Amino acid sequence: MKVVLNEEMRKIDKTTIEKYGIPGIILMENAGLGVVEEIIKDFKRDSNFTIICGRGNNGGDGFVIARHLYNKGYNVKVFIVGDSRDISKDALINFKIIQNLNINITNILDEKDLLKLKEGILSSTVVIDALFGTGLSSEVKGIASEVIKYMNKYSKYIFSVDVPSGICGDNGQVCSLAVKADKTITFGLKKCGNILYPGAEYCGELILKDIGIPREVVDLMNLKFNIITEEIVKDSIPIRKKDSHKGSYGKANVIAGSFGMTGAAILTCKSALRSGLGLLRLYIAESLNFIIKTNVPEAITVPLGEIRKGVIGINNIREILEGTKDADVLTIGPGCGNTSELSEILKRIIGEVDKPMVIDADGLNVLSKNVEWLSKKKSEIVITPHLGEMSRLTGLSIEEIKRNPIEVAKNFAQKWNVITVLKSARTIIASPKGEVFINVNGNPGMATAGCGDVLTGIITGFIAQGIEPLKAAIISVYIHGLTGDRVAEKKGEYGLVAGDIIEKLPYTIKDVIGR
Ligand SMILES: NC(=O)C1=CN([C@@H]2O[C@H](COP(=O)(O)OP(=O)(O)OC[C@H]3O[C@@H](n4cnc5c(N)ncnc54)[C@H](OP(=O)(O)O)[C@@H]3O)[C@@H](O)[C@H]2O)[C@H](O)CC1
Ligand SMILES: [K+]
Repeated sequence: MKVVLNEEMRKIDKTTIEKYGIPGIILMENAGLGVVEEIIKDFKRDSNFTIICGRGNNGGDGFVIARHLYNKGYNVKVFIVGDSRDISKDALINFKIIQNLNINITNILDEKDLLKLKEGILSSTVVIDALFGTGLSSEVKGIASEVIKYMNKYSKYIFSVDVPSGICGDNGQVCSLAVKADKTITFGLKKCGNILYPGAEYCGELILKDIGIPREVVDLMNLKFNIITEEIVKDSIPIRKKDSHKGSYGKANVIAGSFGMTGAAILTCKSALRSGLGLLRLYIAESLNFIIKTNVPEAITVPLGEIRKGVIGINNIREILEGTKDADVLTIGPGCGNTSELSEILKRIIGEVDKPMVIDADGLNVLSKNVEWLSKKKSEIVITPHLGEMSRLTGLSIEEIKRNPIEVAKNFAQKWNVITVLKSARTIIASPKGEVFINVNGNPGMATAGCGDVLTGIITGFIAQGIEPLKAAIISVYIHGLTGDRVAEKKGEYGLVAGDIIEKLPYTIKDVIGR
Protein backbone atom coordinates (compact mmCIF):
# COMPACT_ATOMS: atom_id res chain seq x y z
CA MET A 1 0.00 0.00 0.00
CA LYS A 2 1.47 3.35 -1.06
CA VAL A 3 1.67 6.38 1.23
CA VAL A 4 2.27 9.93 0.07
CA LEU A 5 3.73 13.28 1.02
CA ASN A 6 1.54 16.39 0.81
CA GLU A 7 3.19 17.50 -2.43
CA GLU A 8 2.64 14.10 -4.04
CA MET A 9 -1.04 14.23 -3.11
CA ARG A 10 -1.31 17.70 -4.59
CA LYS A 11 0.30 16.44 -7.81
CA ILE A 12 -2.17 13.54 -7.93
CA ASP A 13 -5.02 16.00 -7.44
CA LYS A 14 -3.69 18.27 -10.19
CA THR A 15 -3.20 15.43 -12.69
CA THR A 16 -6.63 14.05 -11.94
CA ILE A 17 -8.22 17.44 -12.56
CA GLU A 18 -6.11 18.76 -15.42
CA LYS A 19 -5.14 15.60 -17.32
CA TYR A 20 -8.14 13.35 -16.68
CA GLY A 21 -10.75 16.08 -16.50
CA ILE A 22 -12.30 15.13 -13.16
CA PRO A 23 -13.21 18.51 -11.63
CA GLY A 24 -11.84 19.21 -8.14
CA ILE A 25 -15.40 19.87 -7.00
CA ILE A 26 -16.22 16.23 -7.75
CA LEU A 27 -13.27 15.04 -5.68
CA MET A 28 -14.39 17.34 -2.89
CA GLU A 29 -17.96 16.01 -3.12
CA ASN A 30 -16.69 12.43 -2.95
CA ALA A 31 -14.42 13.32 -0.02
CA GLY A 32 -17.30 14.87 1.88
CA LEU A 33 -19.60 11.94 1.11
CA GLY A 34 -16.91 9.54 2.27
CA VAL A 35 -16.82 11.20 5.69
CA VAL A 36 -20.63 11.29 5.93
CA GLU A 37 -20.72 7.57 5.11
CA GLU A 38 -18.57 6.90 8.17
CA ILE A 39 -20.46 9.34 10.42
CA ILE A 40 -23.88 7.82 9.82
CA LYS A 41 -22.50 4.39 10.77
CA ASP A 42 -21.74 5.69 14.27
CA PHE A 43 -24.26 8.49 14.97
CA LYS A 44 -28.03 8.52 15.11
CA ARG A 45 -30.33 11.20 13.65
CA ASP A 46 -30.64 13.08 16.95
CA SER A 47 -26.88 13.83 16.99
CA ASN A 48 -25.73 17.46 16.76
CA PHE A 49 -22.74 18.37 14.64
CA THR A 50 -20.36 21.31 14.82
CA ILE A 51 -18.32 21.51 11.64
CA ILE A 52 -15.22 23.68 11.88
CA CYS A 53 -13.92 24.71 8.47
CA GLY A 54 -10.79 26.42 7.24
CA ARG A 55 -10.68 28.52 4.07
CA GLY A 56 -8.94 25.92 1.95
CA ASN A 57 -10.18 22.70 0.37
CA ASN A 58 -10.11 20.89 3.70
CA GLY A 59 -12.71 23.43 4.73
CA GLY A 60 -14.46 22.77 1.43
CA ASP A 61 -14.80 19.11 2.42
CA GLY A 62 -16.35 20.39 5.62
CA PHE A 63 -18.98 22.42 3.73
CA VAL A 64 -19.90 19.32 1.69
CA ILE A 65 -20.22 17.27 4.89
CA ALA A 66 -22.44 19.98 6.42
CA ARG A 67 -24.74 19.95 3.42
CA HIS A 68 -25.21 16.18 3.36
CA LEU A 69 -25.69 15.84 7.12
CA TYR A 70 -28.22 18.70 6.98
CA ASN A 71 -30.09 16.99 4.13
CA LYS A 72 -30.22 13.81 6.17
CA GLY A 73 -31.93 15.67 8.98
CA TYR A 74 -29.03 16.08 11.37
CA ASN A 75 -28.64 19.28 13.38
CA VAL A 76 -25.64 21.11 11.86
CA LYS A 77 -23.70 24.23 12.86
CA VAL A 78 -20.84 25.48 10.68
CA PHE A 79 -17.99 27.64 11.89
CA ILE A 80 -15.64 29.10 9.32
CA VAL A 81 -12.28 30.17 10.67
CA GLY A 82 -10.83 33.25 9.03
CA ASP A 83 -12.24 35.76 6.59
CA SER A 84 -14.93 34.06 4.51
CA ARG A 85 -14.14 36.42 1.61
CA ASP A 86 -10.97 34.52 0.69
CA ILE A 87 -12.10 30.93 0.50
CA SER A 88 -10.50 28.70 -2.17
CA LYS A 89 -12.39 28.24 -5.44
CA ASP A 90 -14.01 24.85 -5.00
CA ALA A 91 -14.63 25.44 -1.32
CA LEU A 92 -16.38 28.72 -2.18
CA ILE A 93 -18.88 26.92 -4.42
CA ASN A 94 -19.82 24.68 -1.52
CA PHE A 95 -19.80 27.57 0.91
CA LYS A 96 -22.34 29.42 -1.21
CA ILE A 97 -24.57 26.35 -1.40
CA ILE A 98 -24.76 26.01 2.37
CA GLN A 99 -25.41 29.74 2.63
CA ASN A 100 -28.48 29.16 0.47
CA LEU A 101 -29.60 26.38 2.76
CA ASN A 102 -30.92 27.16 6.20
CA ILE A 103 -27.63 26.14 7.87
CA ASN A 104 -26.32 28.09 10.84
CA ILE A 105 -22.93 29.58 9.79
CA THR A 106 -20.71 31.55 12.17
CA ASN A 107 -17.47 33.35 11.30
CA ILE A 108 -14.58 32.96 13.75
CA LEU A 109 -12.38 35.94 13.12
CA ASP A 110 -10.87 36.72 16.50
CA GLU A 111 -10.95 35.98 20.24
CA LYS A 112 -14.39 37.57 20.76
CA ASP A 113 -15.94 34.91 18.50
CA LEU A 114 -14.52 32.05 20.55
CA LEU A 115 -17.36 32.04 23.05
CA LYS A 116 -19.81 31.20 20.27
CA LEU A 117 -17.47 28.40 19.18
CA LYS A 118 -17.28 27.02 22.72
CA GLU A 119 -21.09 27.02 22.99
CA GLY A 120 -21.36 25.33 19.62
CA ILE A 121 -18.87 22.59 20.57
CA LEU A 122 -20.36 22.00 24.02
CA SER A 123 -23.84 21.57 22.53
CA SER A 124 -22.61 19.06 19.92
CA THR A 125 -22.36 15.31 19.94
CA VAL A 126 -19.62 15.42 17.31
CA VAL A 127 -17.12 17.96 16.05
CA ILE A 128 -15.87 17.67 12.48
CA ASP A 129 -12.33 19.02 12.09
CA ALA A 130 -12.09 20.46 8.56
CA LEU A 131 -9.67 23.25 9.42
CA PHE A 132 -6.44 22.13 7.73
CA GLY A 133 -5.44 19.09 5.77
CA THR A 134 -2.42 18.67 3.52
CA GLY A 135 -2.21 22.42 3.06
CA LEU A 136 -0.82 23.14 6.49
CA SER A 137 2.50 24.72 5.71
CA SER A 138 4.03 25.67 9.05
CA GLU A 139 3.41 26.09 12.78
CA VAL A 140 -0.28 26.86 13.29
CA LYS A 141 -0.71 30.59 13.60
CA GLY A 142 -3.44 33.05 14.43
CA ILE A 143 -6.90 32.36 15.73
CA ALA A 144 -6.64 28.77 14.43
CA SER A 145 -4.49 27.89 17.46
CA GLU A 146 -7.27 28.90 19.82
CA VAL A 147 -9.80 26.99 17.73
CA ILE A 148 -7.73 23.81 17.99
CA LYS A 149 -7.36 24.27 21.75
CA TYR A 150 -11.17 24.65 22.07
CA MET A 151 -11.77 21.55 19.93
CA ASN A 152 -9.48 19.45 22.12
CA LYS A 153 -10.84 20.89 25.36
CA TYR A 154 -14.59 20.84 24.76
CA SER A 155 -15.36 18.17 22.14
CA LYS A 156 -16.98 14.88 23.04
CA TYR A 157 -15.96 13.19 19.80
CA ILE A 158 -13.89 14.46 16.85
CA PHE A 159 -13.80 13.32 13.23
CA SER A 160 -10.80 14.82 11.44
CA VAL A 161 -10.96 15.32 7.69
CA ASP A 162 -7.92 13.95 5.82
CA VAL A 163 -5.32 14.89 8.47
CA PRO A 164 -5.90 16.08 12.05
CA SER A 165 -5.50 19.86 11.87
CA GLY A 166 -2.08 20.83 13.13
CA ILE A 167 -0.43 17.58 12.10
CA CYS A 168 2.07 17.85 9.26
CA GLY A 169 0.95 15.53 6.46
CA ASP A 170 4.59 14.83 5.52
CA ASN A 171 5.99 13.53 8.79
CA GLY A 172 3.25 13.35 11.43
CA GLN A 173 4.84 16.08 13.53
CA VAL A 174 2.68 18.45 15.58
CA CYS A 175 2.95 21.98 14.19
CA SER A 176 2.82 23.66 17.64
CA LEU A 177 -0.55 22.05 18.46
CA ALA A 178 -2.97 19.66 16.79
CA VAL A 179 -6.44 18.22 16.98
CA LYS A 180 -6.61 14.92 18.88
CA ALA A 181 -9.17 13.05 16.77
CA ASP A 182 -11.16 9.93 17.61
CA LYS A 183 -11.36 9.04 13.93
CA THR A 184 -9.68 10.43 10.81
CA ILE A 185 -11.02 9.88 7.32
CA THR A 186 -8.30 10.32 4.72
CA PHE A 187 -8.69 10.35 0.95
CA GLY A 188 -7.14 8.59 -2.01
CA LEU A 189 -3.90 7.52 -0.30
CA LYS A 190 -2.77 7.60 3.33
CA LYS A 191 -0.40 10.46 4.04
CA CYS A 192 2.92 9.80 5.77
CA GLY A 193 1.63 12.06 8.54
CA ASN A 194 -1.33 9.74 9.12
CA ILE A 195 0.93 6.78 9.94
CA LEU A 196 4.08 8.24 11.50
CA TYR A 197 4.05 9.15 15.19
CA PRO A 198 2.80 11.30 16.77
CA GLY A 199 0.43 11.88 13.80
CA ALA A 200 -0.74 8.27 13.94
CA GLU A 201 -1.74 8.82 17.57
CA TYR A 202 -3.56 12.09 16.77
CA CYS A 203 -5.54 10.39 13.97
CA GLY A 204 -7.25 7.96 16.30
CA GLU A 205 -8.79 5.29 14.08
CA LEU A 206 -7.68 5.93 10.48
CA ILE A 207 -10.02 5.16 7.60
CA LEU A 208 -9.08 5.50 3.93
CA LYS A 209 -11.75 6.50 1.42
CA ASP A 210 -11.63 6.25 -2.34
CA ILE A 211 -12.68 9.58 -3.89
CA GLY A 212 -12.48 8.52 -7.54
CA ILE A 213 -8.86 9.27 -8.38
CA PRO A 214 -8.01 7.16 -11.46
CA ARG A 215 -5.69 4.24 -10.64
CA GLU A 216 -3.31 5.12 -13.43
CA VAL A 217 -2.75 8.58 -11.94
CA VAL A 218 -1.30 6.89 -8.85
CA ASP A 219 0.69 4.41 -10.97
CA LEU A 220 2.11 7.26 -13.06
CA MET A 221 3.47 8.91 -9.93
CA ASN A 222 5.88 5.98 -9.34
CA LEU A 223 5.47 6.51 -5.59
CA LYS A 224 8.38 5.20 -3.49
CA PHE A 225 6.88 5.05 0.00
CA ASN A 226 5.03 1.90 1.09
CA ILE A 227 3.26 0.51 4.14
CA ILE A 228 4.39 -3.09 4.67
CA THR A 229 1.35 -5.33 4.18
CA GLU A 230 0.91 -9.09 4.54
CA GLU A 231 0.63 -9.33 0.75
CA ILE A 232 4.12 -7.80 0.27
CA VAL A 233 5.49 -10.29 2.83
CA LYS A 234 3.67 -13.37 1.49
CA ASP A 235 4.99 -12.73 -2.00
CA SER A 236 8.56 -12.49 -0.72
CA ILE A 237 8.94 -15.72 1.24
CA PRO A 238 9.91 -18.69 -0.99
CA ILE A 239 7.96 -21.94 -0.55
CA ARG A 240 10.18 -24.80 0.71
CA LYS A 241 10.60 -27.67 -1.74
CA LYS A 242 9.92 -31.24 -0.55
CA ASP A 243 13.17 -32.66 -1.90
CA SER A 244 15.33 -30.35 0.16
CA HIS A 245 17.93 -30.78 2.90
CA LYS A 246 19.62 -28.64 5.54
CA GLY A 247 22.03 -27.25 3.00
CA SER A 248 19.09 -25.93 0.97
CA TYR A 249 18.25 -23.38 3.63
CA GLY A 250 21.49 -21.59 3.92
CA LYS A 251 24.29 -20.99 6.33
CA ALA A 252 24.68 -17.98 8.57
CA ASN A 253 27.83 -16.92 10.34
CA VAL A 254 27.27 -14.74 13.37
CA ILE A 255 29.84 -12.78 15.37
CA ALA A 256 28.10 -11.87 18.59
CA GLY A 257 28.46 -11.95 22.35
CA SER A 258 31.24 -11.06 24.74
CA PHE A 259 31.86 -11.37 28.46
CA GLY A 260 28.67 -10.44 30.29
CA MET A 261 26.80 -9.99 26.98
CA THR A 262 26.14 -13.55 25.83
CA GLY A 263 22.37 -12.95 25.98
CA ALA A 264 22.44 -10.91 22.76
CA ALA A 265 24.27 -13.73 21.01
CA ILE A 266 21.82 -16.33 22.30
CA LEU A 267 18.76 -14.30 21.23
CA THR A 268 20.21 -13.56 17.79
CA CYS A 269 21.07 -17.22 17.19
CA LYS A 270 17.75 -18.55 18.47
CA SER A 271 15.68 -16.19 16.36
CA ALA A 272 17.80 -16.88 13.27
CA LEU A 273 17.28 -20.61 13.76
CA ARG A 274 13.56 -20.07 14.32
CA SER A 275 13.39 -18.23 10.98
CA GLY A 276 14.11 -21.44 9.11
CA LEU A 277 17.74 -21.28 8.07
CA GLY A 278 19.71 -24.49 7.62
CA LEU A 279 22.84 -23.95 9.67
CA LEU A 280 24.18 -21.30 12.00
CA ARG A 281 27.75 -20.85 13.14
CA LEU A 282 28.50 -18.53 16.04
CA TYR A 283 32.02 -17.11 16.31
CA ILE A 284 32.63 -16.42 19.98
CA ALA A 285 35.40 -16.26 22.59
CA GLU A 286 36.26 -19.81 23.71
CA SER A 287 35.56 -19.03 27.39
CA LEU A 288 31.92 -18.34 26.46
CA ASN A 289 31.51 -21.40 24.29
CA PHE A 290 29.94 -23.50 27.03
CA ILE A 291 27.23 -20.92 27.81
CA ILE A 292 26.20 -20.81 24.17
CA LYS A 293 26.24 -24.59 23.71
CA THR A 294 23.95 -25.07 26.68
CA ASN A 295 21.54 -22.33 25.60
CA VAL A 296 21.49 -22.83 21.86
CA PRO A 297 22.32 -26.48 21.19
CA GLU A 298 21.21 -26.10 17.57
CA ALA A 299 23.97 -23.56 16.86
CA ILE A 300 27.45 -24.65 15.84
CA THR A 301 29.96 -22.62 17.81
CA VAL A 302 33.41 -21.67 16.61
CA PRO A 303 35.38 -20.95 19.83
CA LEU A 304 38.07 -18.35 19.18
CA GLY A 305 41.18 -17.32 21.08
CA GLU A 306 40.53 -14.23 23.19
CA ILE A 307 42.48 -11.02 23.60
CA ARG A 308 41.03 -10.70 27.08
CA LYS A 309 38.18 -12.36 28.95
CA GLY A 310 35.35 -12.89 26.50
CA VAL A 311 36.73 -10.62 23.76
CA ILE A 312 37.98 -11.88 20.40
CA GLY A 313 40.64 -9.94 18.49
CA ILE A 314 42.02 -9.36 15.02
CA ASN A 315 44.20 -12.46 15.45
CA ASN A 316 41.04 -14.43 14.57
CA ILE A 317 40.30 -12.57 11.36
CA ARG A 318 41.77 -15.26 9.10
CA GLU A 319 39.47 -17.93 10.57
CA ILE A 320 36.47 -15.59 10.39
CA LEU A 321 37.11 -14.62 6.75
CA GLU A 322 37.80 -18.24 5.82
CA GLY A 323 34.53 -19.25 7.41
CA THR A 324 32.51 -16.77 5.35
CA LYS A 325 33.52 -18.51 2.13
CA ASP A 326 30.70 -21.09 2.43
CA ALA A 327 28.31 -18.88 4.36
CA ASP A 328 25.30 -17.08 2.83
CA VAL A 329 25.26 -14.21 5.29
CA LEU A 330 27.51 -12.74 7.98
CA THR A 331 26.02 -10.91 10.95
CA ILE A 332 28.11 -8.91 13.39
CA GLY A 333 27.46 -6.78 16.43
CA PRO A 334 24.95 -8.03 19.01
CA GLY A 335 26.65 -8.06 22.41
CA CYS A 336 30.14 -7.72 20.93
CA GLY A 337 31.10 -4.74 23.05
CA ASN A 338 32.08 -1.37 21.59
CA THR A 339 35.78 -2.18 21.57
CA SER A 340 38.86 -1.39 19.50
CA GLU A 341 39.16 -5.13 18.86
CA LEU A 342 35.70 -5.17 17.23
CA SER A 343 36.68 -2.11 15.23
CA GLU A 344 39.70 -3.86 13.73
CA ILE A 345 37.62 -6.92 12.87
CA LEU A 346 34.73 -4.90 11.37
CA LYS A 347 37.02 -2.86 9.16
CA ARG A 348 38.50 -6.00 7.63
CA ILE A 349 35.12 -7.67 7.24
CA ILE A 350 33.50 -4.70 5.47
CA GLY A 351 36.49 -4.38 3.17
CA GLU A 352 36.86 -8.07 2.32
CA VAL A 353 33.62 -10.03 2.77
CA ASP A 354 31.61 -10.40 -0.44
CA LYS A 355 28.54 -11.99 1.17
CA PRO A 356 25.43 -10.12 2.40
CA MET A 357 25.98 -8.73 5.89
CA VAL A 358 23.90 -7.52 8.80
CA ILE A 359 25.51 -4.99 11.12
CA ASP A 360 23.73 -4.27 14.38
CA ALA A 361 24.27 -2.93 17.92
CA ASP A 362 27.97 -2.60 18.80
CA GLY A 363 28.85 -3.19 15.16
CA LEU A 364 26.97 0.06 14.46
CA ASN A 365 28.55 1.86 17.39
CA VAL A 366 31.99 1.02 16.03
CA LEU A 367 30.88 1.86 12.50
CA SER A 368 29.57 5.27 13.60
CA LYS A 369 33.18 6.33 14.24
CA ASN A 370 34.22 5.09 10.77
CA VAL A 371 31.20 5.41 8.47
CA GLU A 372 33.53 5.95 5.50
CA TRP A 373 34.42 2.25 5.67
CA LEU A 374 31.07 1.63 3.96
CA SER A 375 32.44 3.15 0.77
CA LYS A 376 34.81 0.16 0.60
CA LYS A 377 32.14 -2.49 1.10
CA LYS A 378 32.10 -5.54 -1.18
CA SER A 379 28.52 -6.70 -0.64
CA GLU A 380 24.99 -5.72 0.31
CA ILE A 381 24.80 -4.59 3.90
CA VAL A 382 21.71 -4.27 6.12
CA ILE A 383 22.12 -1.99 9.12
CA THR A 384 19.55 -2.04 11.92
CA PRO A 385 20.03 1.05 14.08
CA HIS A 386 17.63 2.21 16.77
CA LEU A 387 17.29 5.99 17.14
CA GLY A 388 20.34 6.30 19.39
CA GLU A 389 22.56 4.30 17.05
CA MET A 390 21.23 6.30 14.06
CA SER A 391 22.08 9.48 15.93
CA ARG A 392 25.66 8.30 16.34
CA LEU A 393 25.84 7.17 12.70
CA THR A 394 24.54 10.47 11.30
CA GLY A 395 25.57 13.02 13.92
CA LEU A 396 21.92 14.14 14.07
CA SER A 397 20.11 14.42 17.40
CA ILE A 398 17.36 11.91 18.17
CA GLU A 399 14.87 14.79 18.01
CA GLU A 400 16.07 15.73 14.52
CA ILE A 401 15.71 12.10 13.40
CA LYS A 402 12.21 11.79 14.89
CA ARG A 403 11.15 14.95 13.07
CA ASN A 404 11.78 13.33 9.72
CA PRO A 405 12.65 9.63 10.07
CA ILE A 406 11.87 8.80 6.44
CA GLU A 407 14.24 11.44 5.09
CA VAL A 408 17.01 10.50 7.54
CA ALA A 409 16.79 6.77 6.75
CA LYS A 410 16.46 7.40 3.00
CA ASN A 411 19.39 9.83 2.88
CA PHE A 412 21.69 7.49 4.81
CA ALA A 413 20.68 4.48 2.68
CA GLN A 414 21.34 6.37 -0.55
CA LYS A 415 24.52 8.07 0.62
CA TRP A 416 26.19 4.88 1.87
CA ASN A 417 24.39 2.39 -0.36
CA VAL A 418 23.15 0.29 2.57
CA ILE A 419 19.71 -1.06 3.43
CA THR A 420 18.78 0.97 6.48
CA VAL A 421 16.32 -0.44 9.02
CA LEU A 422 15.61 2.51 11.33
CA LYS A 423 13.93 0.92 14.35
CA SER A 424 11.35 2.92 16.30
CA ALA A 425 7.61 2.92 16.98
CA ARG A 426 7.22 2.97 13.20
CA THR A 427 10.23 1.07 11.85
CA ILE A 428 11.31 2.45 8.49
CA ILE A 429 13.27 0.44 5.91
CA ALA A 430 15.04 2.51 3.26
CA SER A 431 16.80 1.06 0.23
CA PRO A 432 19.78 2.58 -1.61
CA LYS A 433 17.36 3.13 -4.52
CA GLY A 434 15.17 5.47 -2.46
CA GLU A 435 12.34 3.02 -1.80
CA VAL A 436 10.86 3.24 1.70
CA PHE A 437 8.84 0.61 3.57
CA ILE A 438 7.06 1.65 6.78
CA ASN A 439 6.01 -0.98 9.27
CA VAL A 440 2.78 -0.19 11.15
CA ASN A 441 2.52 -3.18 13.50
CA GLY A 442 4.40 -3.69 16.78
CA ASN A 443 3.71 -2.18 20.19
CA PRO A 444 5.41 -0.38 23.07
CA GLY A 445 5.86 -3.70 24.88
CA MET A 446 8.59 -4.49 22.37
CA ALA A 447 10.76 -1.65 23.64
CA THR A 448 12.54 -4.14 25.85
CA ALA A 449 16.04 -5.58 26.01
CA GLY A 450 16.85 -8.09 23.33
CA CYS A 451 14.04 -7.34 20.88
CA GLY A 452 16.58 -5.74 18.55
CA ASP A 453 18.77 -8.85 18.74
CA VAL A 454 15.73 -10.97 17.84
CA LEU A 455 15.03 -8.84 14.77
CA THR A 456 18.68 -9.11 13.71
CA GLY A 457 18.43 -12.88 14.00
CA ILE A 458 15.27 -13.02 11.88
CA ILE A 459 16.84 -10.88 9.15
CA THR A 460 19.92 -13.13 9.28
CA GLY A 461 17.77 -16.24 8.99
CA PHE A 462 15.84 -15.02 5.95
CA ILE A 463 18.92 -13.74 4.09
CA ALA A 464 20.62 -17.10 4.76
CA GLN A 465 17.72 -18.79 2.95
CA GLY A 466 18.48 -16.83 -0.17
CA ILE A 467 15.93 -14.03 0.18
CA GLU A 468 17.48 -10.80 -1.10
CA PRO A 469 18.51 -8.55 1.79
CA LEU A 470 15.92 -5.77 1.21
CA LYS A 471 13.04 -8.26 1.04
CA ALA A 472 14.46 -10.14 4.02
CA ALA A 473 14.48 -6.91 6.03
CA ILE A 474 10.88 -6.12 5.04
CA ILE A 475 9.60 -9.61 5.87
CA SER A 476 11.52 -9.71 9.16
CA VAL A 477 10.35 -6.33 10.43
CA TYR A 478 6.75 -7.22 9.63
CA ILE A 479 6.88 -10.69 11.19
CA HIS A 480 8.81 -9.41 14.24
CA GLY A 481 6.16 -6.72 14.86
CA LEU A 482 3.22 -9.03 14.20
CA THR A 483 4.63 -11.61 16.61
CA GLY A 484 5.16 -8.90 19.22
CA ASP A 485 1.52 -7.86 18.83
CA ARG A 486 0.32 -11.43 19.25
CA VAL A 487 2.42 -11.86 22.40
CA ALA A 488 1.11 -8.54 23.78
CA GLU A 489 -2.47 -9.64 23.08
CA LYS A 490 -1.95 -12.62 25.38
CA LYS A 491 0.55 -11.31 27.95
CA GLY A 492 0.06 -7.54 27.82
CA GLU A 493 2.75 -5.03 26.94
CA TYR A 494 4.41 -4.98 30.35
CA GLY A 495 5.34 -8.61 30.66
CA LEU A 496 6.59 -9.07 27.10
CA VAL A 497 10.24 -10.17 26.84
CA ALA A 498 12.36 -10.84 23.76
CA GLY A 499 12.28 -14.58 24.34
CA ASP A 500 8.48 -14.55 23.98
CA ILE A 501 8.87 -13.32 20.40
CA ILE A 502 11.32 -16.12 19.58
CA GLU A 503 8.93 -18.68 21.01
CA LYS A 504 5.96 -17.42 18.99
CA LEU A 505 7.94 -16.73 15.81
CA PRO A 506 7.30 -20.09 14.11
CA TYR A 507 3.53 -19.71 14.56
CA THR A 508 3.51 -16.28 12.95
CA ILE A 509 5.66 -17.45 10.06
CA LYS A 510 3.37 -20.44 9.56
CA ASP A 511 0.25 -18.23 9.61
CA VAL A 512 1.73 -15.72 7.18
CA ILE A 513 3.13 -18.28 4.74
CA GLY A 514 0.49 -20.89 5.40
CA ARG A 515 2.92 -23.70 6.27
N1 LIG B 1 -7.13 14.23 -3.47
C1 LIG B 1 -7.39 14.67 -2.26
O1 LIG B 1 -6.81 14.21 -1.24
C2 LIG B 1 -8.35 15.79 -2.09
C3 LIG B 1 -8.24 16.53 -0.95
N2 LIG B 1 -9.06 17.53 -0.68
C4 LIG B 1 -8.94 18.28 0.54
O2 LIG B 1 -8.09 19.37 0.26
C5 LIG B 1 -7.16 19.48 1.36
C6 LIG B 1 -5.98 20.30 0.93
O3 LIG B 1 -6.53 21.57 0.64
P1 LIG B 1 -5.61 22.88 0.54
O4 LIG B 1 -6.50 23.98 0.13
O5 LIG B 1 -4.42 22.58 -0.27
O6 LIG B 1 -5.09 23.14 2.00
P2 LIG B 1 -5.83 23.04 3.40
O7 LIG B 1 -7.28 23.26 3.23
O8 LIG B 1 -5.37 21.83 4.07
O9 LIG B 1 -5.19 24.31 4.18
C7 LIG B 1 -5.02 25.52 3.54
C8 LIG B 1 -5.61 26.57 4.46
O10 LIG B 1 -4.92 26.52 5.70
C9 LIG B 1 -4.32 27.78 5.96
N3 LIG B 1 -3.02 27.54 6.58
C10 LIG B 1 -1.97 26.85 6.06
N4 LIG B 1 -0.95 26.81 6.95
C11 LIG B 1 -1.38 27.50 8.04
C12 LIG B 1 -0.80 27.80 9.30
N5 LIG B 1 0.44 27.38 9.61
N6 LIG B 1 -1.50 28.49 10.21
C13 LIG B 1 -2.77 28.93 9.89
N7 LIG B 1 -3.40 28.68 8.70
C14 LIG B 1 -2.70 27.97 7.81
C15 LIG B 1 -4.19 28.44 4.61
O11 LIG B 1 -4.22 29.81 4.83
P3 LIG B 1 -3.27 30.71 3.89
O12 LIG B 1 -3.42 32.07 4.48
O13 LIG B 1 -1.92 30.14 3.98
O14 LIG B 1 -3.89 30.57 2.54
C16 LIG B 1 -5.41 27.96 3.89
O15 LIG B 1 -6.51 28.70 4.25
C17 LIG B 1 -6.91 18.06 1.72
O16 LIG B 1 -6.37 17.93 2.99
C18 LIG B 1 -8.30 17.47 1.63
O17 LIG B 1 -9.01 17.62 2.82
C19 LIG B 1 -10.04 17.95 -1.66
O18 LIG B 1 -11.18 18.38 -1.06
C20 LIG B 1 -10.50 16.77 -2.50
C21 LIG B 1 -9.36 16.05 -3.11
K1 LIG C 1 -8.42 18.41 9.17
